Amino acid sequence: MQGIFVKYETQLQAKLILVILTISQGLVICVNERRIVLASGSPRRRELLAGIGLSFDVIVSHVDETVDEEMDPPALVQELAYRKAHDVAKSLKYGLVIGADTIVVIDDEVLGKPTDVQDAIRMLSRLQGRTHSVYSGIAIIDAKTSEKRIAYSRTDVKMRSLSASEIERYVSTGEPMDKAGSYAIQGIGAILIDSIQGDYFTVVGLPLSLLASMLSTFDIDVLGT
Ligand SMILES: Cc1cn([C@H]2C[C@H](O)[C@@H](COP(=O)(O)OP(=O)(O)OP(=O)(O)O)O2)c(=O)[nH]c1=O
Repeated sequence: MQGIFVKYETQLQAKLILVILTISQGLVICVNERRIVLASGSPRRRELLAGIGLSFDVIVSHVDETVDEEMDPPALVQELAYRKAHDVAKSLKYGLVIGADTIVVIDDEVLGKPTDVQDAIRMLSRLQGRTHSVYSGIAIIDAKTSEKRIAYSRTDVKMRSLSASEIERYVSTGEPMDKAGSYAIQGIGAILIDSIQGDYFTVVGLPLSLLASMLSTFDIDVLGT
């Protein structure tokens, strides 16, 4: 009689362990599905995303950034943000993948990152004393369902007048070399800027308020629940 009871108790324990295992497996899948992946090699984007308290992994995308020259700035930044997110999403089973792209535009000329020191000097000589626009595109792709959201933000930036010597000295800091338009508003480049109209984070490379509203459509609330 006691033997039968022990056997029954062992069976119950086994069932309980099975239920716990199934639930925890489900939780692991849920966590994976909510995993956020930043498809970017930009240290600025990493800092900005970490700054709003999100946990995420970084997987750098490697995409061809050649685009049709006829493309307008909003289409261009959205296309490149999508390519970056898609390049990473296609290698994952789960997770929300974020891609972003930033360009500077003046007189319909698109300024990306400078190719060398001379190019940086050329860009800053164009921008100084005038107002230009910075466009940042964001793409979020759910790697499991392929569901996607793509959007962009624009900020107008007025740069103060700069002498040739100031431009050369700024370029010689090295800061412009990996930045669209050859300056960093968040760095030494801050002293070149008179004023901005629009979202500051769009200029740095990741419009956070836009990103949060896009994430909310995937049921991710940055403020927590
Ligand atoms: C205008 C401006 C741009 N930038 C940066 C943001 C971006 O990192 C960069 C534009 O280049 P992007 O091609 O948008 O991004 P990236 O090559 O740095 O990174 P990835 O493609 O892997 O995501 O310029 C600043 O940091 N400050 C500024 O004021």
